[in-house]
Amino acid sequence: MPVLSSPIKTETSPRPFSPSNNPFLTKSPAPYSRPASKRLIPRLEPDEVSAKVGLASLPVQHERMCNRKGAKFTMILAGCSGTGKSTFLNTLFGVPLDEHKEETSSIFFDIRERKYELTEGNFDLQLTTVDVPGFGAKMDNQYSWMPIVKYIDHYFRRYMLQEEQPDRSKLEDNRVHVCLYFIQPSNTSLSALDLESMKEISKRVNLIPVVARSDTLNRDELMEFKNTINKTLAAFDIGVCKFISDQEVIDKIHLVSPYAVVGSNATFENSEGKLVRARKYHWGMVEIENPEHCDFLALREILMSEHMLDLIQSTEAHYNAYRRLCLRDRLERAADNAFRQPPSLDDDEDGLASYLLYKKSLPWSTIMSQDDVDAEDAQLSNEVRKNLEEYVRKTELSIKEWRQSLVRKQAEFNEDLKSIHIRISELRNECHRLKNGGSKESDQDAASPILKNEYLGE
Ligand SMILES: Nc1nc2c(ncn2[C@@H]2O[C@H](COP(=O)(O)OP(=O)(O)OP(=O)(O)O)[C@@H](O)[C@H]2O)c(=O)[nH]1
Repeated sequence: MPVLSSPIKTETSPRPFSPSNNPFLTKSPAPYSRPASKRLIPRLEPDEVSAKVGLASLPVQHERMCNRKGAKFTMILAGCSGTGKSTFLNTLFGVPLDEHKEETSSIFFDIRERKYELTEGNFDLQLTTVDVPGFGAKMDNQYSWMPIVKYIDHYFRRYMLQEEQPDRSKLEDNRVHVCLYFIQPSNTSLSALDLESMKEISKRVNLIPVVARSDTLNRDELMEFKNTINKTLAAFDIGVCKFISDQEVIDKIHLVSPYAVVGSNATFENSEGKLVRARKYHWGMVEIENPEHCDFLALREILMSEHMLDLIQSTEAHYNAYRRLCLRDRLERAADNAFRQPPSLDDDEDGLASYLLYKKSLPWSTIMSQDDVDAEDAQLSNEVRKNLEEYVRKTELSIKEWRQSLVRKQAEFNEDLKSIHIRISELRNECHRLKNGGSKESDQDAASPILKNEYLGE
């Protein structure tokens, strides 16, 4: 795996990528500065503590821990081909990542997964980037977002299964922390593919919409496009980083979102004589790290120097939502199976019977009074009784008809039998008469006992 030393740092970089800049790490827990409220536990002011216990060094401890462990960060770059995803990544880390890429053999044939190890100061970052070659380039793009969603769910499921094992010491966490969705620059609106994809992705992971190659729009067009995107996202209830718990961070992200980015690895001298990364045109230069020109710096701050840990932590909330759904589904299926045998509370080792009873009582207890429940129960049992009576009546009727048809058939068989016997007797008499050459009368007398006996069935 390639180990990349510090990404290019320019003077305009406001905060280099380091955990020491992260508010999560450096913010004091301020145990003594919370607003006064009714407390059950008495608060000890610093002067009342005879000796310092060292609480103030907790952030330092935390920072040390983070430095030791490093971090794992997984980022999906979604969007159509040619929207500048690879260029953006190289610009973000200040190094041509393409030259160091180590493609891992992903179990998903339609996903490109790359892993990098980045080091800055004494902090290690294991970065995984994921993209979908051919996204939006098929004849039918209705389900282009499927590989992304499958990838996210796969790693949630794997994490959940590992968590359920007795030994969790080797727990491997490859959950996705953020998805940058690259929107084609246009001054119209979002495509159906963009909408559908962002809707599905935002349910599972922190979504950050990005206006790709934003230097192809002028300032007014860009503002209008950003407004349209925000309105459309709100209308379709697509949340941007909606699981981050800190409202300040959410507000900060929403203030700029969607992020208009420009990517380039070429450096040029700007009007102040500084060497900066930029895209140069005959009409001028777009500086990547100039907030006047694009939102690259703001996005880098969110992803790297300021809020990476917020993104990582909020993944837990996304994961919990997934886990809740999975476990509920698993219980529902187990409950369905259990319904085949009536649940017994005496033998309720796994709590399933209690769950069934709880589930049975839940809709009523939350929305209906006991009288309503009784009335509902009475109506339900009435319906069941009526259905049962109807079923019994119909069954009895069909049995009766079936019995009558049997009797009718038996009578027909008897009739047939009777005529066959008569015919046999007649033939026998005829045989006797021919054999003896006698008169018809004597033959008849001799045959009559046979006829009589056979006819009577004796
Ligand atoms: N004008 C402009 N062009 C850009 C920008 N970023 C990238 N490009 C150009 O767009 C083209 C495609 O860039 P890539 O980074 O390869 O795009 P991609 O999304 O990774 O493409 P795939 O690898 O096919 O998915 C290249 O010619 C880049 O030089 C940008 O911000 N503005």
